[in-house]
Amino acid sequence: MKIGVVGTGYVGLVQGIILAEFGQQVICMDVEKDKIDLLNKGIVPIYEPGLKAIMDRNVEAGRLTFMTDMEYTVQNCDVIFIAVGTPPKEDGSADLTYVIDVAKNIGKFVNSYKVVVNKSTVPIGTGQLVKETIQSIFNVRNKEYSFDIVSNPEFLREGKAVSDCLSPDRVIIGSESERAAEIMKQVYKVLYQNDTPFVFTDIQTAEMIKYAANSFLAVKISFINEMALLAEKVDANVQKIALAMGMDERISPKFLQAGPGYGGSCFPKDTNDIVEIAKKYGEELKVIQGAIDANKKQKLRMVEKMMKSMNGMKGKTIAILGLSFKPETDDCRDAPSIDIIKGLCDKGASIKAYCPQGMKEAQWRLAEFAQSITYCEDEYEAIENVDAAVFVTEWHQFREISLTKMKSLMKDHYIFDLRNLHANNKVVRQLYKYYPVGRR
Ligand SMILES: NC(=O)c1ccc[n+]([C@@H]2O[C@H](COP(=O)([O-])OP(=O)(O)OC[C@H]3O[C@@H](n4cnc5c(N)ncnc54)[C@H](O)[C@@H]3O)[C@@H](O)[C@H]2O)c1
Ligand SMILES: O=c1ccn([C@@H]2O[C@H](COP(=O)(O)OP(=O)(O)O[C@H]3O[C@H](CO)[C@@H](O)[C@H](O)[C@H]3O)[C@@H](O)[C@H]2O)c(=O)[nH]1
Repeated sequence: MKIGVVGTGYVGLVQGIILAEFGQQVICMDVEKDKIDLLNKGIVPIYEPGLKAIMDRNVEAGRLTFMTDMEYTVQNCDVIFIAVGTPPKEDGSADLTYVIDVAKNIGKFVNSYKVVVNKSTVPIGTGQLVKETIQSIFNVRNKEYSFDIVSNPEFLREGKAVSDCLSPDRVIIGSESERAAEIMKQVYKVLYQNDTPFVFTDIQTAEMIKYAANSFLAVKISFINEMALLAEKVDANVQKIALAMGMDERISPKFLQAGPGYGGSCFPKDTNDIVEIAKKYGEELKVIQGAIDANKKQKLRMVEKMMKSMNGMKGKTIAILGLSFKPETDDCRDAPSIDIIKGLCDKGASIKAYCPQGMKEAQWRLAEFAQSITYCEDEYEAIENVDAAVFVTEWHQFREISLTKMKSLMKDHYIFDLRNLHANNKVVRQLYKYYPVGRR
């Protein structure tokens, strides 16, 4: 069996490499020639720990190839994964342009039975839309081929993508045909034969599972962030609250870390999208809408807190440590750092920024504020002569930072620790005007 993965972005690339690691013959295809050229030179265009070694050994073993040729990919593969982007439109709903483009190309080039697997996160009903799109091209071609649609949403986390794909919590297979479900068991035979739980269902349920899971996690984070806001007012400790709540197995301790609000390419996009989907059916998703609103407020609160504690921002220089939306990734899509920096610049601050991986992307996302931002070589250069240091992303090296060296380098001594990295360290309170999240 040969597998084609169309769209070699984050998900497509990791998925293609891991399927090859599972012993499958895989073609990773993308319209971006530069990306494919890099991959063919052995360069991984995303930062994802552990991925390169697996890629290299599978390319060497002849199981993994990269190309821009859609016709070849469709005609030579039995299973075609769609893993293109579904970015948000202005109104928050998902833009399906890329998915539909791929469906049209599949319809154009198909020459035998295919299983078309949707891996992108798509609105409920998109499987049907992809099916109709392929069918409409057959009508134009005046040809008929049999094919099946499968929804197989992806749950990997950036920074942990390799382990998430090698041992997922579950694999969701939404299909309307036994034949396609059997082929998917073959695609994932390594996982199917070990203890990984598989959920077989219809296409629309599979599509909705993805939104439900992401929205639930976003709600959980917004919930604990609201507890953090209240804890600050009543002098309680949100970390102890989360610890105690998490001891109840029904709640679990995961996704209960208070912080500057959730970001990334998925939670903001998918929560907005499911709210828009529900509106189309005349339903209002109040809990998810509440989480979205609370998340916006959380990011603003971080800036307000700094403004209040430091008596305004005019003429102040602030070090921002961590630009990517979380550690172990270079991804800055919807990162809290971006909103926080924009908020601080608007209030008159100058910024010195450093991130182990996110600098390049942050620079173009913050291009309009370029005059107010200096990008630094490391965390110590970033804090030199600043009034305040803000820990925005919990990179390991920021946990290990020397607080005494920091003190000697900074001009004034405010620390805003948006991830509570140093909150249990007594020294930090002796040396600094220290502001953690949701606790003293
Ligand atoms: N990034 C994540 O952590 C993650 C996790 C789970 C699910 N998802 C979902 O997976 C999907 C893909 O996300 P991503 O982050 O990998 O996107 P991405 O933007 O990183 O990559 C998408 C890729 O698709 C390519 N592409 C676009 N149109 C194409 C076409 N017609 N033919 C071939 N290639 C084409 C682009 O060139 C790009 O390389 C989205 O729906 C996303 O919501 C993402
Ligand atoms: O306790 C927590 C956990 C996470 N976050 C924030 O939540 C965001 C998302 O984090 P995470 O879920 O680790 O990253 P993603 O890579 O965006 O992964 C999410 O989105 C993916 C895309 O849909 C899904 O596949 C994953 O299952 C889902 O976890 C980040 O800004 C984190 O800082 C918190 O603030 N507190």
